[in-house]
Amino acid sequence: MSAIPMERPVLGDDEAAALTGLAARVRELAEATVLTGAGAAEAAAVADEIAALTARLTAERRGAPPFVTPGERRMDRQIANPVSGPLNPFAPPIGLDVTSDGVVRGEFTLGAVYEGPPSYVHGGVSAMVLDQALGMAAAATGTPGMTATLETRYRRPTPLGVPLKVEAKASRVEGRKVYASGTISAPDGRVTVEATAMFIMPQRFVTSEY
Ligand SMILES: CCCCCCCCCC(=O)SCCNC(=O)CCNC(=O)[C@H](O)C(C)(C)COP(=O)(O)OP(=O)(O)OC[C@H]1O[C@@H](n2cnc3c(N)ncnc32)[C@H](O)[C@@H]1OP(=O)(O)O
Repeated sequence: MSAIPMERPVLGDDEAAALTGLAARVRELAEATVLTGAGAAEAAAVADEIAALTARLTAERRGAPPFVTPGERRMDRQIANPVSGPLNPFAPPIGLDVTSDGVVRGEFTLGAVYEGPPSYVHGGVSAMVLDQALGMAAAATGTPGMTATLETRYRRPTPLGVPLKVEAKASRVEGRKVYASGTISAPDGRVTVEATAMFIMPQRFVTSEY
């Protein structure tokens, strides 16, 4: 039972494009916020202006993030996904492609808002990226599921501000369970994080839409 309903409004192209543009500006705002050298008075003044903008957006508030009509892949309808969703200011967002043989690949650069140890990516953020990539690889088998287990091995620090690669692939399907593995690698090609995961299509979704 969740406080966010399952039913979703479906955006048209124009609205999706406008909200994607809005999210991009908010993403810039988040980075500007963590990096600003504004003094206390300026920060307080900007906070008031942002509060006014938030009130403006909240005037027409939905009960849940919207979807778009998916293209070839049903998984692409969630445009507010926190990893890949262009509508979500929290998402980098990372474009993830699935090849015909089920390999998921994406290239991305993470900025200061994702910092864990100074100058490096937060380990939870790396896990989130891998969860999404491995989950998409699992879904590409035709058996989409929820993450039941996710094991990450942090081999070396993942640098901020440089192009990173994520790659994932499912290794086997056993009934409702799908096993997948993947990596994040740095520009020099060295793997910084490895992950393995098992996804389970919930019993309750076997007979309904995921
Ligand atoms: C389509 C687009 C895809 C996009 C990618 C999305 C990536 C992101 C995915 C996520 O982040 S999902 C959010 C994080 N995960 C969760 O919140 C999952 C919470 N857990 C559940 O909802 C359920 O526990 C779960 C769906 C995982 C399993 O529930 P079921 O009721 O279907 O399992 P059931 O109890 O029938 O057990 C089936 C089998 O799985 C095993 N099992 C269940 N949960 C397990 C677990 N957590 N770890 C290991 N094994 C598990 C269980 O022992 C049993 O094994 P056997 O077949 O050998 O008897």
